[in-house]
Formats: sequence, C-alpha cells, structure tokens
Amino acid sequence: MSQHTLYFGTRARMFKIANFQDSDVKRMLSKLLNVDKAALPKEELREYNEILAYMETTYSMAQVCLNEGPCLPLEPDLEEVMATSRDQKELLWAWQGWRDAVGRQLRMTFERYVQLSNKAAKLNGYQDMGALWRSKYESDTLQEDLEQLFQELQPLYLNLHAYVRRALYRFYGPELIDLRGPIPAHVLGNMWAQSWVNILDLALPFPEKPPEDITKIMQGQHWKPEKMFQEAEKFFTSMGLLSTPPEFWKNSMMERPTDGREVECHASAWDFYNGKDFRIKKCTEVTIEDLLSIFHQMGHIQYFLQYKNLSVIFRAGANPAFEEAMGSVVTLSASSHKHLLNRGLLSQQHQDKEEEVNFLMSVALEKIAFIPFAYLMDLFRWKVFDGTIEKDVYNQEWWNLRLKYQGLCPPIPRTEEDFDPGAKFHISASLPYIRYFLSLVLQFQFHEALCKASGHMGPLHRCDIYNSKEAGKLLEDVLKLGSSKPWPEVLEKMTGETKVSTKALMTYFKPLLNWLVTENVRQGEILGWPDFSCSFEGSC
Ligand SMILES: O=C(CCC(O)(O)[C@H](Cc1ccccc1)NC(=O)c1ccccc1)N[C@@H](Cc1ccccc1)C(=O)O
Ligand SMILES: [Zn+2]
Repeated sequence: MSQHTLYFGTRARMFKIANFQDSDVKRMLSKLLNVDKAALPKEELREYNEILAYMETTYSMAQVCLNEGPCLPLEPDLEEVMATSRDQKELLWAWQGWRDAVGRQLRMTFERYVQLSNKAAKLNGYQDMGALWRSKYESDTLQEDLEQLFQELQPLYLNLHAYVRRALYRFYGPELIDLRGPIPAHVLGNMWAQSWVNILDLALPFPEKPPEDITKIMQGQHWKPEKMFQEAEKFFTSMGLLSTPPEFWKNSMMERPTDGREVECHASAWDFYNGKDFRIKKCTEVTIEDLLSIFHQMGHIQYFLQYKNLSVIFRAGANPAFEEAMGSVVTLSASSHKHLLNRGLLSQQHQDKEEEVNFLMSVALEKIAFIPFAYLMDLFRWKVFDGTIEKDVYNQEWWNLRLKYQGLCPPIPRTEEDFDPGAKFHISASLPYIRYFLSLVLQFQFHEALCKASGHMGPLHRCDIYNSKEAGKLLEDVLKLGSSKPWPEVLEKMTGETKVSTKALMTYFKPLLNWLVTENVRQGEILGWPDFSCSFEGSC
C-alpha cells in the first residue's frame, strides 16, 4: 500500500496544481500529495509498521485471568461483565484487569509511535500528525466548529449525567456515588463508559413499563449471525440500494473463528478496491447491540458499493464522519419501535407516552453519553501530537479530560505506569476518533432529511425509512459521490444545509430533555460535578 501511495505521490509532486483548471484533477492531485507514513525513510517505516502491529496485536490478544480458572478476552466475555454485572468489585476487577493487560503494555511503544507519527506528518508538510488527521475535513475552523457543537449539546449531556448519577446513587449508595461529584468510570455498563445503554434497567424513567428484551426475542427466534447480516442488507435493498455480491457472503468473517486463529475482534468493513470483493469482519454474538453494529458495518459496505466506479483516489466518504454516519443513520430507523414491531422483534403494538420516554432514554444512554467521550478522544491525541501533553503526564492528562468533559473519574488511583487511553481500540490501532463525534451530529441531520424525503409525518424518533425508495434515492446520490466533491456540497445535496447542525439531534431528544429537566429540578440535582476532588474512599 505504501509503495503504491509513494509511487503516485511522487508523480503528483511533479505538477503545479495551480496550473490546472479542472476541479476534479486539482482535487485528485492534492489528495495524492499526502502519502502518510509512506513518507518515512525505509528503516523508520519498517519500525513504524512494527509498532502499529505490536500495539494492535497486544490489544487483540489481551485477556484477563481469573485467579484459578479461565482467562477472559474482551469480546464477548469482559464486555459482558461490564454490561451485566452489578457487583462493583467484579466490575473493578474487569476494568482494572483490562487496563493492566493492555494500557500498561503499550505505554512505552506509544511514546515512539508519537515521534514517528509526527515525523511522517512533517514529511508530508504538516505541523504534526494531529494536523494531518484534521486536514481530512478541509476546514480551517474545524476545532472551533467542533467546540461550538459540543457546547450546544452540553445541556442535554449535563442533565443526563445528573439523572444517571442519581440512579447509580440509588443502587450503589453514597459510599460509591457522590451526588455532587464525578461518576466512577466502571459502573456505567461499558469498558470505556462511552455508552451507558447497558444500565438502562437502573435508569429507566418508568420502571413499571420496562421495554421488551429484544436480545431474548432474537435468541428465542433462533437468530444466527448470518440472518443478522441478511436483515441489515435487506434494510438497504428495501430502499432500492445495492445488494452485496456473492464474494461478500463467501469472504466475510461473521463469527469468532473456532479453529484457534487469533483475530482482531473489533468490527470492521473492508473494500478490496476491485469492484467485487467487499467484507465485514465481526465476532458476532446474537444480541440487539450486535445487530445494530452490523447495520453500522453494512453502511460502510453500501458506501463501497455505491462509489466503486469512481477513481480509486475518490473511493472514500465525503469526509471520515460521513463514512461513519451512513450506517448509523440507518440504525436510527432500525432501532425505532415502529421498525422493530414491523420486523417481528417486538410484540407490543402501542407505545404510550411513558414507554416513549423510556425508549428515548435508551437511545440517549447510547448516543448522548457518547458525545463527550467521542470529543475528548482526539482532543487528547491532538495535544499529544502537538506536544501540549508531554509523555510523562499522559495518564493524568487523560483523566483530566475524562473529568472535564465526561464527569467521570477512575475508580482506583492511577499512576504514570498506567496508560488508560491505550485500553481503547482506536488508540491502540492508531485510528482517529473525531469522526464519530461529527458522525453523531450528522446522523441525526441525515435522519431528518431522509425522513422528510420518505414523507414521514410526526416526531423524528418514530420515523422508519425502511422501504422508502425516495430516501434511498437521496442516499444513493450522496454515496455515489464518494470523496469527489467537498463535503459541504455533499451535505447540501442531502439536507439543503451547508453546515453541520445540532438542530435535528435536539429535536429528536426534545421530549426527553423536557422530562429530564423536570425530573432533575424535582430531585434538586446539581448539574455538573463541583465536588471533583476525588476524596471519597472507594469512589474515584
Ligand atoms: O469502532 C467502531 C465501529 C468500527 C468501525 O466500523 O468504525 C471501523 C473501525 C476500524 C476498524 C479497523 C480498521 C479501520 C477502522 N471502521 C471501518 O470498518 C471503516 C472505516 C472507514 C471506511 C471503511 C470502513 N465504532 C466506535 C464508535 C461507535 C460507533 C457507532 C456506535 C457506537 C460506537 C466504537 O466502537 O468506539
Ligand atoms: Zn464505522
């Protein structure tokens, strides 16, 4: 890949872009100029690839061993513990064990990774690797725009945080939860506290009206991974979009291999750039969470299929957030009560007002809780790359950001022997993350546009674009463009707007925000975490 990139990058450097008129040619040349890590001298490129391989292998092979007995991998075992255990000691065991097994091992390597990354970025004409990552968004106000989006979403997050803190206080008590302080990071139902949907049972607004357990229904109906993939594909073809070729079903890895092969289980979608071979790699479990994850991956595949006739250089999303948003926007319809009922995954016909608040809470625990996490992941790395965060304070600076943006703190004291950011896949795999923050806002903006195109009337959270050929056409026209046009033009084609806007997201969650504010006022909640000195024994 590096040889190919270098060959074309070197040739592109022989031309002066300003001398060309054709906007496509100018766009192609400017994209070809960035050769990423291939700019490194041979020896350093080899070292860099070894470092990348070591970090990703360490992550994918890591396990946490019980005193006497089996060792548990992250997927599905440790994630299952984090999702279902309500014993804070067991949660702490998994949380700490994972960070000891991965983060600690990567600390030194990560320091060398930063050096070589920045060297490669400089050889491509960028200040540091963070600048190179940000350049993919072709905007010189990216960081200010992101901060603005984050600020607009703060009221929603702060109200959710205060409400969930109260729910956890009710369950775990004052020795663990400080009602005026940050929340310990191990009791949110997820290894990185990036999604809180697994503690919905503790945070249900109307517990007397619990939602049906879709995972149980899927297992009761004997769903298998292949059927989950077919279900996701059917959503896209129902909109008149493209079906997957035979190679996809032959070459994808849909389950963790049982023949002893060690695989990287973090889900991913792959384009082999030959117009025929497209694959998903996922260690699928039969759960609703994995079904929605497969919708996300199938969104990547649909993008591959739609832009496969473009020049290779344009076979990418309009920007990295568009790539992530396409699958997630379909997930918004697929997870709606209307859709799940229609697909036989729910039996309860009618959803009353209170059940609707419960539903919106489950979506908020997934999507709103995610906002500050997705934002801080690259705030951290951009500061590491630009030298603001020096290597001897990596871990405390990570937790400063986790406190400032997420209102979390570590359940046990951390030191600079630890490297907690490394315990997240994307940091060990050198994968940028701001794309998911931007995708979160974009997917609601897209959802609103597609719902409008489908003729949907009524609240946004009841919209299901399944079977809508009009929505499919709108989506197809955008996906076909790949990265051949500047993304504001593509956004305008889809939504009529040229700027990313939180309006649609706020509209979607309006009924929940109203309920949350009323509830938090009734409880006299403090929004935020003024008591951030982690003095409580046991908590933080
Ligand atoms: O990481 C993912 C899903 C994996 C992926 O589809 O984004 C995957 C990441 C990856 C894995 C290995 C190599 C490269 C990228 N991205 C792709 O498969 C992908 C990305 C761009 C183009 C084509 C495919 N989601 C994020 C954020 C997220 C997204 C949606 C819901 C919840 C959470 C996470 O789990 O923290
Ligand atoms: Zn993705």
